Amino acid sequence: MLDRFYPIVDKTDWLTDLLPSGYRFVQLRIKNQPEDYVRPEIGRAVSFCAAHGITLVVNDYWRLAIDFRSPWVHLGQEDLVEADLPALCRAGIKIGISTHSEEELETALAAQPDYVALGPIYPTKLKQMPWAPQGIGRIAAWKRRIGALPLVAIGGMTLERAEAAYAAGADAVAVVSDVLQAPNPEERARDWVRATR
Ligand SMILES: Cc1ncc(COP(=O)(O)OP(=O)(O)O)c(N)n1
Ligand SMILES: Cc1nc(C(=O)O)sc1CCOP(=O)(O)O
Ligand SMILES: [Mg+2]
Repeated sequence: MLDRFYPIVDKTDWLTDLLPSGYRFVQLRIKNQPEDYVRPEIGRAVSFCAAHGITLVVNDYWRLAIDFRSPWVHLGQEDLVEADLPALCRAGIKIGISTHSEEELETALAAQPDYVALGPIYPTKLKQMPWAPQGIGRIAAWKRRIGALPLVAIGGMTLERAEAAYAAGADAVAVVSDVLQAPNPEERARDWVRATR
């Protein structure tokens, strides 16, 4: 179900805008919005993705993911502290977990996730983070540690940088700015789909 191209969007409307590109796996990552805004966005995203055969990952909002039956959630290390993993498991929801250090990787693996994300591979302008860029070499080290568990590379990724990430062992490349900030986001997403499928 995890696709090699893993776009991340900040509004449900992007799901429609990018649809002609043929993307198959997507994360809805809404930050700094009241629950009154987030709840209907997640509801619409779940319905839209189900209707179009797209696999949705809901970032952070694991309770809403359960309420709306999203197939996946993505949790950071802070999210993991308060998330009810048994409840997510009972709901049949798959889990992706962020990692930025070996210690975080061990914490993530203890939670038995369905993928592990490593970042930031390159500098990113999207959010401030205390970690230096990991570099492509770290992808290979993570893959050696996690084996068959899918690995997602994130942070400053572009289509031009993706090939090296896959070659180093990434199963998927997650991307925000390279698609959403492109002059034509749908065309850029289509380029990713063509290059990765
Ligand atoms: C695929 C993927 N990898 C990492 C993240 C970051 O999650 P987190 O550390 O919880 O930070 P926020 O995205 O919540 O700001 C992600 N969302 N997706
Ligand atoms: C949301 C996020 N998490 C990261 C991590 O390293 O955990 S990097 C990142 C930002 C990804 O955006 P862009 O593709 O624009 O760099
Ligand atoms: Mg989070």
